[in-house]
Amino acid sequence: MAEPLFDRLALIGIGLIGSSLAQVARREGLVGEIAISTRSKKTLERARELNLGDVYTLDPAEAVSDADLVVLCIPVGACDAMMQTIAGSLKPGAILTDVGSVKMSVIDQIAPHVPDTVHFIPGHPIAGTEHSGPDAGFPDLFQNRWCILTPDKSTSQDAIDRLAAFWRGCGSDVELMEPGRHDLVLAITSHLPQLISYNIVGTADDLETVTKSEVIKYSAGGFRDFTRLAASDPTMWRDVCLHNRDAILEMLGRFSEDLSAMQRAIRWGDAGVLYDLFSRTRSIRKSIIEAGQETPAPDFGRPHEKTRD
Ligand SMILES: NC(=O)c1ccc[n+]([C@@H]2O[C@H](COP(=O)([O-])OP(=O)(O)OC[C@H]3O[C@@H](n4cnc5c(N)ncnc54)[C@H](O)[C@@H]3O)[C@@H](O)[C@H]2O)c1
Ligand SMILES: O=C(O)C(=O)C[C@]1(C(=O)O)C=C[C@@H](O)C=C1
Repeated sequence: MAEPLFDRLALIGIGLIGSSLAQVARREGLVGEIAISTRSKKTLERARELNLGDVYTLDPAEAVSDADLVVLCIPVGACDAMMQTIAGSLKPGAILTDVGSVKMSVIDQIAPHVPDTVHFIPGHPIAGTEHSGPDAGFPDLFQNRWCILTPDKSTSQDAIDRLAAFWRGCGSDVELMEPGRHDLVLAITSHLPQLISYNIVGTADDLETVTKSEVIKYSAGGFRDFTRLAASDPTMWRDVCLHNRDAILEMLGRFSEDLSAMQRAIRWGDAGVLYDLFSRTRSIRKSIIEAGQETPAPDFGRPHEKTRD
């Protein structure tokens, strides 16, 4: 096995993402030693039972004190408070990164605390599931997924290269992006779908004319897919909404307008509008599959699918 990229990795927070990182980093020999810190004793004990690390502590400052790579794997709203606790203990020369689903707010919370001797490189693996906690992690989570890094112009190229090598070692493709752009792009590709899911499942739950047991009994593929996303961690998504407010509101505004247009087309029986939209969106799905971002359904692309009209 090749030399580890970092002698000591500190994982602050050990839920789905922290646990997955611990497992892949160890399996691939990316780091020498893993220090884990959690807020609660129960989670720390579970991480120990799962043998996710080498050193376990309830004190995040202790976990980072000798680490060459520090990864914050906590909700995006918790970064400022965490930095107040760990900033003074970061090792000179260390790389500090995060995995948060939002970048501008995380940078605003973290950057003011970062000592000059530490390289801060914000990050976001575009990989996840609806599950949370240390038991939810698995080492292949990041395989063939993008990891977006959003360093600023003054960041050391060597530090960026080292962090990118770490993520490639985890199986990801790495892309650099400006943080504001990241937040706008993810608002439509990730945050809006999540909010639509919460909303549709909430609406179904509130229906008075259809019983809950009917919703559960007859929930076919479409609704079922929404319930998967809607089962995601409430704290994580509450924080995403509060910390990517402007971009999410912008996308929700556009979405509401387009939904009204669809409502109008249905009301007035405008078959052309409906057919054109559904054809356009079908070709987007096809492009995603062709780009290798999604596993095709078993019958996708069969002749009858292509020729049906
Ligand atoms: N779940 C996903 O699909 C996914 C994907 C990519 C990135 N992310 C991002 O990764 C981060 C972690 O998400 P996760 O899915 O691993 O969550 P998780 O709920 O599985 O784990 C979160 C961890 O943070 C700790 N924590 C919670 N609140 C805290 C606080 N106030 N202070 C300190 N520690 C706290 C928890 O104890 C736990 O160890 C989030 O910022 C999220 O936006 C999540
Ligand atoms: O559970 C899922 O499939 C997800 O939605 C994961 C997903 C995504 O939107 O792709 C959700 C939020 C994260 O920031 C990254 C990944």
